Amino acid sequence: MNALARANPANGTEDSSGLRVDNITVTYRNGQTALRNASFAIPTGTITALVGVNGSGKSTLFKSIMGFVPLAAGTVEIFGQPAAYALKRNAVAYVPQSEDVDWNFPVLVEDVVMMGRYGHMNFLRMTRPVDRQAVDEALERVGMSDYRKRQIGELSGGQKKRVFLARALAQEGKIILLDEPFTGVDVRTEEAIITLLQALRDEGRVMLVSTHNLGSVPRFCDRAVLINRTVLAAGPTAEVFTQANLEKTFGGVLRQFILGGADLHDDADKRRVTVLTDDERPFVIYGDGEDPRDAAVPEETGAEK
Ligand SMILES: Nc1ncnc2c1ncn2[C@@H]1O[C@H](COP(=O)(O)OP(=O)(O)OP(=O)(O)O)[C@@H](O)[C@H]1O
Repeated sequence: MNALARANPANGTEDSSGLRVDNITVTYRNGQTALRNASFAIPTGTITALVGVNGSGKSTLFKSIMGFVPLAAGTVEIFGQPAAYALKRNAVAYVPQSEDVDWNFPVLVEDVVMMGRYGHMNFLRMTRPVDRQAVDEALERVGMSDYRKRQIGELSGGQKKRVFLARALAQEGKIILLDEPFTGVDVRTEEAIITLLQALRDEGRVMLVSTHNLGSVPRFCDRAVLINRTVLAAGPTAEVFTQANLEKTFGGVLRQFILGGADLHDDADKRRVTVLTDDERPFVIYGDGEDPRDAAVPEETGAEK
């Protein structure tokens, strides 16, 4: 049983629910309902992709979990308790989108990471050895120790992401919400972030990662939540991250390329390759040659839908 799993006294079974969003509706003050009746649950020790078009409510969902926006209906539970309980204990950490941060603010890397400790300090914010140690360990873990005295604004996009990830680690977040962590980072940094997320998963934490990087989702996410103003599908990646669900989620925004026949092979191989992409790394589906569509490679071959 992983460290954060809980015994459920009601039925005597292990209750591994890390995050439970139940039927939430969020209406902004201008009357815009950004989320309606959204529900899903994520067990501990998992990485979950949050996937949807721009404006589908991903950031609103994060804000709902963080308690930044009032819920018109529904509840959010963390480790079987109302979210407020976990929030008060700093168990939820948020890694923001780069655009949401003012990079001109003059602050050192180590100070950004120390912000993760604020919730653990008293109101005078006196740093204790335990806080400094948490900052050192977090910087080490993301490979940014050498940059600790640099201004945050001087770092590359990928380095900035790692610093904010370090802040979440210093906070000792058990639920880590990551808003577009791969936007603007190179492949090596993406790999480093994924490796770190996998290690955090193995410690029993819950990661919810919004991403447009469809191709990476099946590679490192155990689960996926597909949203468009509500939850369209949620569950294990293999069951949920299907062509049909992605088409439903992205509608006309998703570009689809189907390659087969002479465009793909110079032999009689009937199999086709379908590539789905919104704007970043595409999701590639290999046909098995059994689908009748694999045999005929019609006019749509190589076409963009
Ligand atoms: N503070 C706000 N006041 C009013 N409406 C808002 C507010 N924030 C977001 N919205 C609206 O709510 C809807 C969902 O926005 P949200 O930012 O949650 O989407 P998103 O999926 O995170 O988008 P993106 O992928 O572009 O970041 C949008 O129509 C947006 O215009």
